Amino acid sequence: MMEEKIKKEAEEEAQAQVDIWKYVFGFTEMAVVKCAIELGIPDFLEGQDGQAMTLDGLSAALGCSPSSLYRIMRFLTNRGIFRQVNQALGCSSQNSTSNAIACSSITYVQTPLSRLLARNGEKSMAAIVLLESSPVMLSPWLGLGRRVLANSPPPFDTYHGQDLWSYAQNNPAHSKLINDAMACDARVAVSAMINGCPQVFEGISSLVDVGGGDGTALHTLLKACPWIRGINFDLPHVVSVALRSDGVEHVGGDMFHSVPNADAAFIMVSTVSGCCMTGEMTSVSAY
Ligand SMILES: C[S@@+](CC[C@H](N)C(=O)[O-])C[C@H]1O[C@@H](n2cnc3c(N)ncnc32)[C@H](O)[C@@H]1O
Repeated sequence: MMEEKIKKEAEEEAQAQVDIWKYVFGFTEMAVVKCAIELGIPDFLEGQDGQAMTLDGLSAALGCSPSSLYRIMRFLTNRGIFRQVNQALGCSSQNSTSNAIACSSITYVQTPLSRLLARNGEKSMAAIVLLESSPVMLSPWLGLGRRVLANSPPPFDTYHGQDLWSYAQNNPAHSKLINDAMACDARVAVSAMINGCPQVFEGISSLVDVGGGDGTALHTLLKACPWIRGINFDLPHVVSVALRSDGVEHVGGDMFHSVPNADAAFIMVSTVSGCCMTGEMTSVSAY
């Protein structure tokens, strides 16, 4: 009995020594996925109509070295992001003939996971990855311990000296990152709502989307329910650059003061983790 206990403890200890590396290098998962999106790998493979692409061809198209790209692809394929369709010996940085042969025989195709990283995909999550992996969003997480100890304002506010929405108002490039990310979320969520419970939109002639971002949610909804008049309500700096589409009126304002009248209102709280970090969840539910 005692022996078994000692053996189990030793196994757990050995496993812990393996698992700890996940936390030491946890950031690499996000960094490599961000790198793949920025290089445009998912978009390039998506454009191949299902044909496998050689490592050589991909590196030439992206303008990077096969050996660096091979290492990125090895990391990603290991996680089910892209699939290597043949076995290869590898691709080192040495410029030998055998290495050239190996590089040209390695080929890749998309997977369901890598398709979500194509920027223009219907269910793309690329913009959300780019938002959450931006230094603006990531840096506040590094001060989480101080926030817990001091029970201070949300880390984002403490780090940047203002809340996320004020920061976005003052930084149009970051505001665009947010709007694009929210649009990804809206496309997927609204399509699921329309397919899963279309009856909730019957009999509604006007609907206000509170915090509707760039209007993607209403734009998607009105394609399926053209009888609805949509009001996209958001902060003035957001609606000023929102998508223009038939049947959707954009109104700028502060939801904590008033919201335009309509038959129905919906408020979608994004699951994007950064929102929790900003305390936005709390303020939205308080409303
Ligand atoms: C988490 S995003 C949600 C976007 C979209 N509804 C979705 O779920 O994909 C929150 C939205 O609320 C907006 N917002 C934040 N504070 C607001 C306020 N006081 N009044 C109106 N809109 C606000 C932001 O600009 C942002 O577009």
